[in-house]
Amino acid sequence: MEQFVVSARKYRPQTFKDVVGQQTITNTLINAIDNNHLAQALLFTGPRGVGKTTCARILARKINQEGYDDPNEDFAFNVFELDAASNNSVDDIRNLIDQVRIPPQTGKYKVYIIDEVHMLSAAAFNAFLKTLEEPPRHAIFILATTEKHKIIPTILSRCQIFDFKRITINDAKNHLAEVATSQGVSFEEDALQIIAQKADGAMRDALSIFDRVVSYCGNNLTRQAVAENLSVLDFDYYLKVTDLIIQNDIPNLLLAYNDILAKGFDGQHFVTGLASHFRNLMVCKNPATVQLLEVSEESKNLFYQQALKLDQYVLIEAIGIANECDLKFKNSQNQRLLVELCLMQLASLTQNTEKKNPVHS
Ligand SMILES: Nc1ncnc2c1ncn2[C@@H]1O[C@H](COP(=O)(O)OP(=O)(O)OP(=O)(O)O)[C@@H](O)[C@H]1O
Repeated sequence: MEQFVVSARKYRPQTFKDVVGQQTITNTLINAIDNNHLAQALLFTGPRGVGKTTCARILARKINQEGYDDPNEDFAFNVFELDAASNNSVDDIRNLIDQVRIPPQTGKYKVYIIDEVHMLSAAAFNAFLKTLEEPPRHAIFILATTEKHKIIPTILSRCQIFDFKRITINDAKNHLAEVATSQGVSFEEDALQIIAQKADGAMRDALSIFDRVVSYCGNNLTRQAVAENLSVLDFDYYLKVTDLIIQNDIPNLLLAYNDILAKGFDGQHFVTGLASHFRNLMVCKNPATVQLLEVSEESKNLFYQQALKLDQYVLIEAIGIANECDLKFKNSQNQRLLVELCLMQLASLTQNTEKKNPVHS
């Protein structure tokens, strides 16, 4: 039986071109290599799963390949990875420093990738300072961390710093689409949208969620199945609840909320999502802000249509009411009532403006 390799490993980018969403960084690195301006100590910082280790490995391979004919020679043996989370003592760093002195046997550089570098002990950091300041010519250090603020200034000032960005929902979605296609998995665009949203800026998470969902849903990812599997309140719920708000249909609103709770969703999760839904309707109101609407092309029209039914001042108040309910939720003794009240207030809000403003009636 063929062994299953998780997508995050199987699809680790092999060249800078394949790295998604970090163009500023990859371009800077490519230029630095081409112009021989690469610093010897680099610090890659940013959230988890956005390509720091991946870029460090690509860089390590690329600088060693320069001047070699065989592009497949990967010089993996010139790349040393140290996980500072589990090797954080002075002795670990001293061992490393001893190794650093010895030049590589083939290729030009030995590249040391120190992951989670913020975990090094204070003594280990200090032992490392001197080497970092005057490394041998054949050594390049790439320090990677999710927590730049924990790195002492003396280390920071010796490194060229690269701030990796969170992956946007769109970039994550497009990458997932490529991965899905290459695995023969068919999908609705909205299904990938939900996965990308859930991953919250981390590509590794997007790929692991994708694997999980495929093993649950099989090779056809529908929006509904993915939302159900990930316990995400689908935007359909919000469109429906908002329609009931517009119709001032309080009984059905209370029933809809009951249904949401009965399905096991959390009340606060619902309210937070409702506030975001109103915000999404708000950005539909102006062509300049439509680009801020992060939903799939397939569904945009549903949002536009609903936005037409709500005045922008009503939307501002609606966002305020939902947001206030969200803020009060944790401290409330009766959370269900709090959300129900919020829904009733929202319903009366559209009712009141209709009275005040007969254009809508
Ligand atoms: N920018 C990206 N483009 C394409 N794939 C990515 C990107 N970032 C992460 N990945 C995917 O996620 C996996 C893990 O990425 P990587 O190890 O580079 O993350 P990291 O930023 O070093 O995270 P951590 O801080 O948790 O170590 C990669 O193997 C790859 O499949």
